[in-house]
Amino acid sequence: MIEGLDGAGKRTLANGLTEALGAQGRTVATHAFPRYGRSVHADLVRDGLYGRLGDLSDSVYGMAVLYALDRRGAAEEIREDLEKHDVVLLDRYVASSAAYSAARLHQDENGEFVRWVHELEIERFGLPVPDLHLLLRVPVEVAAERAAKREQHDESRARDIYESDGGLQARCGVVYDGLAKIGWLAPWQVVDGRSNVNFSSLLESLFTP
Ligand SMILES: Nc1ncnc2c1ncn2[C@@H]1O[C@H](COP(=O)(O)OP(=O)(O)O)[C@@H](O)[C@H]1O
Ligand SMILES: Cc1cn([C@H]2C[C@H](O)[C@@H](COP(=O)(O)OP(=O)(O)O)O2)c(=O)[nH]c1=O
Repeated sequence: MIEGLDGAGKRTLANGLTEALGAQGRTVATHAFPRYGRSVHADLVRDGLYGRLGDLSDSVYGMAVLYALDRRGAAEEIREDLEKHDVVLLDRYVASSAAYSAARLHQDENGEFVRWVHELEIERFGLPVPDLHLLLRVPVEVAAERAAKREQHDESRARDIYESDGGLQARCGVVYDGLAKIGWLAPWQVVDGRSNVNFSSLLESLFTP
């Protein structure tokens, strides 16, 4: 699983790892969440129903349920990909909900929300548990700068309301660090995303016990 702030370089890392794994002869499947255009959340926006959600979109738990349903909808495909491919890369997964929503609620990695998300998505929905989280770590300002730059090139990745909130991103970065420290849900490896990531040496470090 690849986790990190908006603009940290998750998609770039997923592409780089896919290429490096391919060069080693391994097959890779990738999923990115939220699934724009395929998720409950995105469909509500597309169908103009988002504004009518009122209380739900104001509710951190309400939004978290939508993100969780999106992942549940993809769970079968992920399981099939785990059978068919050597590696399955997920660009954001359950930990994104833990980090962003806890940050929205001003809670930390040991708070009530993080426990709730585990209960809902892992225990109740039975979503596949990741083998490893890669936390792509960059300072908040760098992530914001990259996300803004990307937005100029790719309108489909225009930033949403959450991304433009610098305070939230900063708190989210702190929760991510906390989740990594306690090894929430699965082991975490921190990747320094400030400069170019060397994908092949990263892979080597992942596959060497
Ligand atoms: N390690 C890096 N160093 C410098 N720029 C990067 C790095 N990784 C990504 N970028 C650039 O930053 C922007 C955001 O990267 P992206 O992979 O789309 O981030 P995310 O998926 O985390 O939101 C892109 O323009 C990308 O080219
Ligand atoms: C998957 C997921 C994303 N999010 C948030 C994080 C991001 O601010 C936003 C969109 O994520 P993302 O699609 O990764 O943004 P981008 O591709 O533009 O970088 O949704 C959650 O709050 N919970 C979740 O479960």
